[in-house]
Amino acid sequence: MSVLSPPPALLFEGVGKTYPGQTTPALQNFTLAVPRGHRVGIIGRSGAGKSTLVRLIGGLETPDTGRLLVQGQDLSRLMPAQRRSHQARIGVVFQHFNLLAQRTALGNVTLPLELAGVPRAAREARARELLEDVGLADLAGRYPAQLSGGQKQRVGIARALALEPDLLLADEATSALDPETSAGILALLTEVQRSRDLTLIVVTHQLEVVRTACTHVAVLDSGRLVESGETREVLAHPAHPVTRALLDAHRPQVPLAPGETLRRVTLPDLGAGTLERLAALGARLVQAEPHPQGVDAWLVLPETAPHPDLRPGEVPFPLGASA
Ligand SMILES: Nc1ncnc2c1ncn2[C@@H]1O[C@H](COP(=O)(O)OP(=O)(O)OP(=O)(O)O)[C@@H](O)[C@H]1O
Repeated sequence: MSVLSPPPALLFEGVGKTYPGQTTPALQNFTLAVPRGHRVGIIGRSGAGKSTLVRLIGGLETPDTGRLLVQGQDLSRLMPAQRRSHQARIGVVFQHFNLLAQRTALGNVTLPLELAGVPRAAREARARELLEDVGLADLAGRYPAQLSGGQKQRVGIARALALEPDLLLADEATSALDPETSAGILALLTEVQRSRDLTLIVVTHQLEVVRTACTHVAVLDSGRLVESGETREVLAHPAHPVTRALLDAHRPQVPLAPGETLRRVTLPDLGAGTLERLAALGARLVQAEPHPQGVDAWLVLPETAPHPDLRPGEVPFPLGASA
């Protein structure tokens, strides 16, 4: 790294953590750099150590060994007041929203601003802007009980953005939502990350969440980092058995004829043009779900067919043509 390059948003250096009374570490020699402006998924099965990572990032736990640098700062070495101001640079979106039932959507979003001493008029104006950004301008006066799960999570995202964090940590933020609502929330998180140039960390046990929202992925198992890299690369060529198991868990059970293969792809849509091009390839659509860039689909197709994928900013899947 050059002396002029900014420090990574997060840097775990050989971090180990064992809870009191336990013999097995929750995290072991965990090393990972999260560059600023990336969208990184941290995925693992139950007990892999994800919550422990979240607690470390949030400053609720400190490493037993190694160190964790947030924007280049070792939080465990800061005085409490400095640590708190650093922690305010991290916005957290929770699985169960953690909204205060007795406060309206607006009241929930103003809360961090209130605690930071922002005057009433300024905090209300800011909270209204944030609610508008997450698509809830009309629902500012509703209480959490009057909102759907997706709407509650939008309030949670607005609240997490209130103090203009550099880093947004989404902790199983869509696990309590149905697939369609979940896709909307992931699209919002992606949009927020891009428009505000944040670093987004998505902690999840769901591979689809990583595939949909993250540029990079780190796979955690038994407290260890077992694989990491660009999401597309890791998912296309998973090297570790845990990654392969996570991928296989989503494969639809369909019989394959000799010479056929099952592929997960992102299609622009399921319109007549797309279906015609799939048919021209000899591809059969076996499962489809909404995706921020179109449709997430499982196809059965000849092993020799070109990869019918769509990447943002690239020419949509070159099917049927000479490619
Ligand atoms: N407060 C605690 N005291 C003792 N052991 C703990 C504590 N919290 C977690 N552990 C242990 O640490 C290991 C990692 O747990 P962690 O909660 O970080 O995993 P996880 O990946 O978040 O799992 P899940 O997806 O089930 O929440 C597990 O073996 C767990 O039993």
